[in-house]
Amino acid sequence: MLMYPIFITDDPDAEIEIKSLPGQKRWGINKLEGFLRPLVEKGLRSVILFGVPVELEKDECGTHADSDVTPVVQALKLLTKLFPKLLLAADVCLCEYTNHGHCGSKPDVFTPIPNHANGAPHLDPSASAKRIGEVALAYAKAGAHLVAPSDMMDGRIKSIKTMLIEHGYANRCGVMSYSAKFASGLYGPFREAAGSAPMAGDRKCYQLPPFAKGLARRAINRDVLEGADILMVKPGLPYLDIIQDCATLQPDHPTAVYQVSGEFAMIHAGAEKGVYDLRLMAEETVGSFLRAGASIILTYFTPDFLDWLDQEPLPN
Ligand SMILES: NCc1[nH]cc(CCC(=O)O)c1CC(=O)O
Ligand SMILES: [Zn+2]
Ligand SMILES: [Zn+2]
Repeated sequence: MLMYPIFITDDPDAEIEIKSLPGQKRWGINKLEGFLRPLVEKGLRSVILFGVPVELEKDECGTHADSDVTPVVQALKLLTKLFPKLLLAADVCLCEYTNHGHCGSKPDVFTPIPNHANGAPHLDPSASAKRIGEVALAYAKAGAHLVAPSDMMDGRIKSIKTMLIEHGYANRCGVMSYSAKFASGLYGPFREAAGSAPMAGDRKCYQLPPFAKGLARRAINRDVLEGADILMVKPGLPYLDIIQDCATLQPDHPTAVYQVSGEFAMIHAGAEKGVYDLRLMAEETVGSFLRAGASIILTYFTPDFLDWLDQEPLPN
């Protein structure tokens, strides 16, 4: 049930530490086998890939999200061959590939919109959903078993599912939707790792407001109607009620939870300060997701769990 998020960059020989995410790195394609083989031998079953283009040019519509030279497409092709039993998920978003750093197309970030918070961008929902659908199809063609749209544009699940069906990938690639993704303060280390912070404005226009329980429940149900196969709640710890809601609203769909970069960094920081033991707190938080009803957990602690699960339980 553990899925490991990994960052893949466009320098093939890169192995670059991410300061804000202890132990995590940006990997080049040539380093992936050496990095993943020992983990697969220890029992790693699934990964989710994030692309980090550094050299590739960013543009308005995120051309390199699905170009042949983009690191995620190359990594999917390679990992399919290297590890035929590893489940490959691919995050689908535009923010890593666009020059404006937003998750959709055509943001009008510089025009203030009446009645919007300062700097809220206005994105074109249908252009965005279409573009996201193209990117998802490219990842399915490259070998993704699951595509995971994290952009939060309206209509994207339907667009992706339609693309997959029309091109014959309906029963080869599933859709794991970031259904209840909140505009959280916990994404900072990820945005550093992926180089995906918005150039102007913020993501409040398309991610859910942290207090919006009803909107989250509606988004979960809407994604099911649009064809999602797995539903995700993100972040984890501050949203345990939403995990429980998701699991009870849609008992026939697996509920996934993303223990995000800020949660991981926070647990590490507290452990370094001597507030608690790292392993105990990792186990307690992941245990709370299971208790709330999740059955799939995306966590940067996955490699640690591969060791911890073989060790004696800790006293506490
Ligand atoms: N759409 C991009 C994306 N996909 C996953 C995360 C966050 C993951 C993490 O913090 O670990 C983000 C960042 C964001 O929305 O700003
Ligand atoms: Zn994004
Ligand atoms: Zn808006």
